[in-house]
Amino acid sequence: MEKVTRDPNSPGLSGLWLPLITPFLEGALDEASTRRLVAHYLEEPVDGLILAATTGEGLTLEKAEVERLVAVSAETIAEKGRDLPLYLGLSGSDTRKLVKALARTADWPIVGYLIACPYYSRPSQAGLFQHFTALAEGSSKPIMIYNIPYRTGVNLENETLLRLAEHPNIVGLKDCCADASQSFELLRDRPEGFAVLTGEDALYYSALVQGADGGILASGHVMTADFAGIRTRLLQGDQPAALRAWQQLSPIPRLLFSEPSPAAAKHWLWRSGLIASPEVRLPITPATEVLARQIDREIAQSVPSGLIP
Ligand SMILES: O=C(O)C1=N[C@H](C(=O)O)C[C@H](O)C1
Repeated sequence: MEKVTRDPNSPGLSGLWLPLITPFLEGALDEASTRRLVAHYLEEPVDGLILAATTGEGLTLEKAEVERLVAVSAETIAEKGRDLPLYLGLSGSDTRKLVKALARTADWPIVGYLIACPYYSRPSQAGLFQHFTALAEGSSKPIMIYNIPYRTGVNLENETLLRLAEHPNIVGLKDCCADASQSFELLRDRPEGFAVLTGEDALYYSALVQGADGGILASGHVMTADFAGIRTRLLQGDQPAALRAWQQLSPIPRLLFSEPSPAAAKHWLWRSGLIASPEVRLPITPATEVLARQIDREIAQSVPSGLIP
């Protein structure tokens, strides 16, 4: 496989990335809502989209649905004459099957992959190293590793990750390790050009302050400009303003993750007229009546996005 050479001068993966929800209507992929959603985020300060990841309910999608989702999203971006990178979320616990998935999707209009650690089988660090090395060797596109031990049951330790980061096809990490020291030490020790984006919505501000390159945040579906604005203020050196803005924004992740995601985000987007239905696929269940009313109140009271001072 042809390998990507990491360009030391390239800015790499950074900013606010959205793990796009997958709209459904009466059980099927809702292509019209997908187009509307992608067109909407093209007008927002979003640096990239990740399709079929956790928030995109990737584990419940048929192969053909994932292909359509990618095609429809890429078409919408092209039709608007824009250039927004698309990553595809992949996960699985069988290295060989994932290598086949990489081959099957090699000519899809995506820039790279977000690949979670293998779940359930709880491999050793040596197994994780060999797994991601095989995927990096089997891909012509860059891979961002997704470390989320509380979902997968296995932690990719920094020592292993730093060895993997030497591979030119492994370009970054979506960090959800839930260990503050591990995240801090990774940000301190990572090689130049290796991106670290947090996937912990509630830790977005702290991760940025410690040097993370951005976030992959389900919460960024709503009040998008405000999430992006936190990073902009920090880059401008105005940390007190970033903190003030974060103090106002931080209840949003708490609300959106108060029940299994992406039910709350879908309810919000449905009530905002961006998608035709808040449907989720089992085993995820829709927002409860109580949460739905809370979100409706939040939408009614919220300051329009981008206006948090
Ligand atoms: O879609 C994702 O990928 C995300 N994953 C995190 C999770 O798995 O909980 C949360 C993040 O907001 C998006």
